[in-house]
Formats: sequence, C-alpha cells, structure tokens
Amino acid sequence: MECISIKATPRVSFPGVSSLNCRRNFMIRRSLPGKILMEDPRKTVSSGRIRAQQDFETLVLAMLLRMLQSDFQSDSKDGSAILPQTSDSEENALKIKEWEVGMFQDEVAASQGITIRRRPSTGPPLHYVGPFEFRLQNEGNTPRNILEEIIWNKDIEVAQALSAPLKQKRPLMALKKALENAPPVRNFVGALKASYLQTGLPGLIAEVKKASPSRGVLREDFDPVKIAQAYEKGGAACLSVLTDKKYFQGSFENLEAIRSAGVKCPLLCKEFIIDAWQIYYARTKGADAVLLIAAVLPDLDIRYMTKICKMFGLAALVEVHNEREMDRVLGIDGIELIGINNRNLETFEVDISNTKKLLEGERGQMIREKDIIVVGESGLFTPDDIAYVQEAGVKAVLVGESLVKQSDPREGITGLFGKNISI
Ligand SMILES: O=P(O)(O)OC[C@@H](O)[C@@H](O)c1c[nH]c2ccccc12
Repeated sequence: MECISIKATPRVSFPGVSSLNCRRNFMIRRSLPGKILMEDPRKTVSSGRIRAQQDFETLVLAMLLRMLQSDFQSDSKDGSAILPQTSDSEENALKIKEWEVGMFQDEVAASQGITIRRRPSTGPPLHYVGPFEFRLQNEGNTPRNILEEIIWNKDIEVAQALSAPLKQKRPLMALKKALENAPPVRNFVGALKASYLQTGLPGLIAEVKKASPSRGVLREDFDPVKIAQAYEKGGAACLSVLTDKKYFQGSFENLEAIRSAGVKCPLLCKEFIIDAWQIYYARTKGADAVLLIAAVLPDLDIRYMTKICKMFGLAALVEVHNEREMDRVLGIDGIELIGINNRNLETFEVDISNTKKLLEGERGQMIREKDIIVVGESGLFTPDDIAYVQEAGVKAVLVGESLVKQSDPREGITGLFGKNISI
C-alpha cells in the first residue's frame, strides 16, 4: 500500500480566486488501483470505511489529488500551489467558490439559530469533484430530519431548473416575458382581512394538498381544480396550493390549472423557497402569495425575498414555529403576514397551543402594533380549534388535512367552523 503523508499546511490558490487554507494534515492512501481513500491520522478508522470528519477535507483532498497528479505548478516558497489556468480548473475554482459561499451561508444561518443546512456540507456535491468519485456517508451528508432532506432536494431541483438550456441562454429575458404574460396579482392579505370583517371568524386559507411526508396520501381521488372550486364555494378567502412534487405530490401545473379555471380566491404557492428565482417562477404560474420558512431562511434572505415579493405585489407568508423565529421575523421591517406553524417540520409534532404561546405577552403586543395578520397553521380540525386560535389572536387560519379528506370539501368548511361561512 502506498502512503503519501502531507505534513505541511498547504495553501492552494486558483487564478482569480482567494486562497484556501487547509487546517489539517492528511494522509492519502492508495489501496486498490483507481480507489483513493483519505484518512485523518488523528481519528480512528473503521475497517474498510473512512469517515471524513470535516466538511472541508473532501474539497481539500480533491485539490490535493489534482496536485499529486502533477497537474500544477508549485511555488514552494510560501507553501502555496497554483493550478494552471485551464478552463477545467477555472470551472472547478468557480464551483469551489460557490461551495465556499454555501458554507458561509450555513455559518450565518447557524448564528441565527437555523439548524437546517442548505445542502450537504461534506464537500462539494458529487459532480463537483471532477474526475474523483467520493461517496463518504457521514453526518455531514446525511439529512438530519425531513425538512433538511426536502431542502437538499430542493437545492438540486432549483439548480437543475436554472441550468435548463432555455434559461441558460437568456435567463432574464425568458423570465421577463413569462412575467409579463402572467395573470394579474390579486390581493391575498386584503382577501383575508375582508373575510375576517365579514364573518367575524378567521379568514380561511384552504389547502389543496394531496399528500404529505407526515400523513402520506390524504386523498386518492385528487382533482385539484374540483377541490379548489369546492373550497371557494364553501367560503374560503384564499387557497394554498402545494407545488412540491417529491414530498407532497403537488405541482406547478396544479397551481396554474386552478388559476386558469377561474377560481377567484387569491392563491398561495406552497413551496420550499430557497432561491429568489422560485418567487419569479411562482408568479409566472399565477401565484398571489408565497411562503417563506424562517426555519430555513436567514434574515437577509427573508428581507431580500420580501422585497422581491413587494415588487411584484405578492404577499409573503413568513412562517415561524418557535419564539426565536418569531423574534427574528418581528425584527424585519415590512412583514405583513406571519404564519405560526403548529407542526414542527423537523419532528412532525403538532401542538395547536404553539399558536397561543407565540402570541403571548410582548410578541402579541408588537404584532398588534405593527398591524401584522397572523395565520394559525396546521392541526386544526374542529370549531373548538378555530375558536382556540382565534382567542389567541389569529385573524386567519391555514387548513389542509381536515378539509381535503372530506368527500365534499365544501361541507368540510362548514363542519370546521361550525357554521356556513360562505356569503
Ligand atoms: O394539513 P394541516 O395539518 O391542516 O396543515 C396545513 C398546512 O399548515 C401545512 O400543510 C403546512 C404548513 N406549513 C407548511 C410548509 C410546507 C408544507 C406544508 C406546510
């Protein structure tokens, strides 16, 4: 077995890219021809399986391997190595840079109490490491919970959508055209307020949802347009349409179909937004509002994305599920709509007293002062549940399961509120 031990802390720089400092020493071992393994000499190695302990290490290894393949010029004076300026290395450098930025994003997010990582953190994604194949399974590249898994999947989806040939060619022009042709925006918050004033009950956002990771398939005979029309007739002020395919069996086609079927209720695009492009896309499909999840998005993203929403006249429903997230969101100017999710998206636990807890004391006071509409979300099944969250201070509710499961969702609404709320 060949062993090459690199003792010095190497610095690798790419033309036009800041240098990367590697903090550790590595031992690179060739075991079988073509298979290259890495180990940190200070960690115990389990038989046949090498665990990478630090995210950085995989990246460093990829670079070191390239150097070892003598595809570099060394400048030993300061221990740095410069990769030649080939288009391949430029591309690599860019991808590495992108990845570095991603790591930085995670650090900022963590400082705000966000535990959801935007993408697997052990090294760049597989296709980012050029000729080397790494498949190191460890806690860095295994999602810690379902929300994290959804977000990692979304990250790939968005990247793929953005690299589709049409968009690659003229991304802005293509979007601009689609935006110009999008159906006009309707007033989501206005519809909730009007409903509350008319009925004296929280305005209803009824959710068009076929399935969820926590509940499985909610309805086999799922016709999104029929369900949406039934909700509208039943007195819903607005609708929420799941667009995530993989975990909720939703789609943008559903959103578009409901919109073009002439449903008048403003539509919330229920998507896991991690990139501003998704907001533009939702708008082109007829959305009147989008969801921004504080458990996933750092403050800066929320600020930036709510500005984009304002630019389009879209409402942003900013979702929180604990005090820390609520405090972060209350610290951001211009928020009109806050959703309190009674379901913890990391554990699936549902507890409707969460709505009450987050609206008590100074937080409730601040919300009233800022004239923010609060939406009670998830786990609402009975008129008592509605009364409970209304008492806590919500002026709107977001309800999926208890309505979508009813053979007649229109009657489901009457059952949920204990009276006919259609006017
Ligand atoms: O089906 P329920 O328990 O009535 O919940 C509806 C809605 O609150 C829930 O679907 C939801 C709230 N926030 C989300 C974020 C993503 C996906 C789904 C959700």
